[in-house]
Amino acid sequence: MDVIIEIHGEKCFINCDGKKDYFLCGNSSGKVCLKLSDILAVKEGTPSSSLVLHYVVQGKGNILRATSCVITGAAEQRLKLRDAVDVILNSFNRPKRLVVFVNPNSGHKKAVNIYHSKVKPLFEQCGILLKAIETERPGQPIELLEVYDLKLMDGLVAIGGDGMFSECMNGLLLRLQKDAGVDYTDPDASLVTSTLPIGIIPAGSGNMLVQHLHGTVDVETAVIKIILGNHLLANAASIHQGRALSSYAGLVLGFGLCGDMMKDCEKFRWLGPKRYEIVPVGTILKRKTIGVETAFIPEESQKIKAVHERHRFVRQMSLPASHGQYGKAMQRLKSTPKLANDRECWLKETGRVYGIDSYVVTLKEKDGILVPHFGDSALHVWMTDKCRFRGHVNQLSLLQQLKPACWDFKFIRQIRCRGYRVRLPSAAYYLDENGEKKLKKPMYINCDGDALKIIYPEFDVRIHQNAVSIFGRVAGC
Ligand SMILES: Nc1ncnc2c1ncn2[C@@H]1O[C@H](COP(=O)(O)OP(=O)(O)OP(=O)(O)O)[C@@H](O)[C@H]1O
Repeated sequence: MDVIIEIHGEKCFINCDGKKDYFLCGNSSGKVCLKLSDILAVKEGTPSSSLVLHYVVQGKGNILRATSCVITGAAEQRLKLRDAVDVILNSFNRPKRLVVFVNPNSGHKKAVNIYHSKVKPLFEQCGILLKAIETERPGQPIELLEVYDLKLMDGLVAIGGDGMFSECMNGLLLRLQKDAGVDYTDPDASLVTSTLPIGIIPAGSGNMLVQHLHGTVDVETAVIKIILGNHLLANAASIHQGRALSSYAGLVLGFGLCGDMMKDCEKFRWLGPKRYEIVPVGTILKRKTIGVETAFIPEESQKIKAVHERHRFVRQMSLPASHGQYGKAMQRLKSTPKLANDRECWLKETGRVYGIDSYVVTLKEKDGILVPHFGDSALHVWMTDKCRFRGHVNQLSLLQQLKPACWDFKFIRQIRCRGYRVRLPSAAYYLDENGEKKLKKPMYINCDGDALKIIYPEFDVRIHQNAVSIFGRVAGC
C-alpha cells in the first residue's frame, strides 16, 4: 500500500503495508528509509490538515534524539497513513502506563526539573500515562511498592542515581517475594523474579548503571529507550546478615575499602557529584586490612579446581530458569543453588584484605576495554590483599578507566561464584540481649552507591540470575 503525502512540501510515496520493517519514502531527491521501530508517535498537526510524525534519529556516539516531520497531503491519504502507523505502534510491546519515582535530592538536585522539562513532555507526546511520585525520604519507593497496584502498570521509572534505581528494584523484588510467600530472609531461597521492567533516567551523581546500559548518561536517550520498550534481564545480588535480608544490589557490592569510601562520601553529599572525586582520596590514605574467612559457592560443582595460585577463576553453575505466572509482573525462577547446602563444595579462603568487591553487572573485555555484561551466570568477586600503596592506587585507577589489566596484580584474588559467606573473626564484638554477636564498630558495604551497615560479624551474598527486567539495551546491541 502506497500513501502519497508531502513531507516538508515534497511529494513522497510512503510504503506502509506493515509487511516490511521500514517506511520507504520516495521523493524527487531519492529514497529515504525510516525503520518502523524508530517511529515514536503520529499526531494531528496544526493546522489540522497535516500530521506530525515523531521518530528517533541516532546522534553522535550512543545518543538518540527525538525528531519529527510534518506530513501534508489529501485527507484520505493522511488518514490511511495515521491508521497504518497506529496499527504498527500497537503491535510493539511498548509501555503505556508508568509509575515514575523522582528523587529531588539526587546528584545536582535537578531531578524534578529534568522530569518536567525533558521526561514528561516526551512520554506524553508518545501517549504514555504517568503517575509521578516525588520522594520525600530514603526508602519511600520500597514502602510505596509494598502496596502499589502493579497490575495497572507497564513499568517503573527511577529518576535519580544508582541508589534510586536500587530502591525501586528492592521495592519490586520485596513486594513479589511477600506476595508469593517466599522466605526472603533465607539467603538460599528461590526468588520470584520480576518481568515488570524498571527504567532509569540519569539525574544522580554516579549514574553508572545508565552508562552501562546506554553507553551515555544522556537524559533524552534514556527516555527514548524506555518509550521504545526494549528490555533486558539483569541479575540481583542479595545480602543477608543476622538471619535477615539487608538489601538487594543490581550493580555492585563492595565490602571494606569501597564501603568506607561510600560511607565517607555520604558525609560530604553537599559537595554533589564532586564528592566522588575528592573524598575517596582521603579514604584510601587511611586504608586498613580486615581479617576475613570467606567461603565461595563455586560456579560449577563438578568443576571446582584446586587452584592454589593466587590468580584463580572458579566457574559457576548456571541457574535453571523456569516459568510460572504471577499476574503480569513476575515469573518463577528456581535460583536456589543445590550447592548452597553442599558446604563441602565451598571454596574457602582466609587472610587479611582491604576489601571484597563483587560486580553484579560483570565486566568483560571487548576491543581492549571492559564492557558490561548483564545477566551473567556468576558474580565476579575479587579480594584485595595487603599491598603497597602505589600499586593499590594504580590498580584502582585502571579499574576506574575500565582497563582489562586492572585485575592483573599479585595482590588481587579473583573468583567467579554464585555467592559467598564472609566471617570477620578478628573484629571486636559484643553479645546483645538475645545472645547474638554484634560488631562493636559497624563496617560498611558499598551497595549500589549507598553505604550499607554491617553490624554482624558474618554476612552472606548470593546471585539471583535474571531477577529483574530493565528498560533499555546495552549500547551497541
Ligand atoms: N527525598 C529524598 N531526600 C533524601 N534522600 C532521598 C530522597 N529520596 C530518595 N533518597 C535517597 O537518596 C539516595 C541516593 O539517591 P540517588 O542514587 O538518586 O542519587 P546519588 O546518590 O546522587 O547518585 P548515585 O547513586 O548515582 O551516586 C537513595 O538511595 C535514596 O535512599
